[in-house]
Amino acid sequence: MAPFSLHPAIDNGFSKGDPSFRGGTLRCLCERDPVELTLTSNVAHNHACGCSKCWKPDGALFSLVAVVPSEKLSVTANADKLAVIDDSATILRYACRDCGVHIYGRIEKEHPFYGLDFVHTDLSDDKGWQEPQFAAFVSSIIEAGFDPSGIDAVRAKFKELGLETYDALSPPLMDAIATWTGKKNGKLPA
Ligand SMILES: N[C@@H](CCC(=O)N[C@@H](CSCO)C(=O)NCC(=O)O)C(=O)O
Ligand SMILES: [Zn+2]
Ligand SMILES: [Zn+2]
Repeated sequence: MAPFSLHPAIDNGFSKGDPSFRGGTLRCLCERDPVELTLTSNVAHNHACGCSKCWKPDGALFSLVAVVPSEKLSVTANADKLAVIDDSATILRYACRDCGVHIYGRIEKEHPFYGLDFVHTDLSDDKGWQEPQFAAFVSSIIEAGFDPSGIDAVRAKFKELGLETYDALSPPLMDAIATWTGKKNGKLPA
């Protein structure tokens, strides 16, 4: 198996976040005039995501992505550099036109995760962000060209790091989505 990088922030292990951490600043990768995002809370559900849509650093197979309530997030510099990369996606990803980094993703339609924005804490120098909790959409890296014969090694590496692997989201998040859907279609009490 050729060497691979899951993500530079986790390849060599990672430390736990600080439960009392109250947010910080994220920046795109532009050396001049970076887009700056300020969060006034820690993130939740931080995870490695192998889907083809989430932003990944160069050479990484996975993104590190987490959510934060929309009202805790503001773009505090160079917002004029942002554009939505795909307006047909559920998550509208606001990317920097110059460096391509997705600074945040927002859901603007009826959806179980409405009100939560998606962010990448690896774009921050601050310490204390919640550490990754699991790996999602692992099989999806194959869609992006990863050799399927190497996927067991990818799963084994996550296990070694203490992260459970899933091919969708984690069971609690899938249950939250199903609960929302069951209430919406009247099969569960509202
Ligand atoms: N195999 C597909 C999966 C894409 C997918 O469903 N991604 C999820 C997770 S993104 C963060 O966890 C999702 O919710 N997507 C909605 C969206 O991206 O708008 C692939 O790899 O593309
Ligand atoms: Zn940029
Ligand atoms: Zn994703």
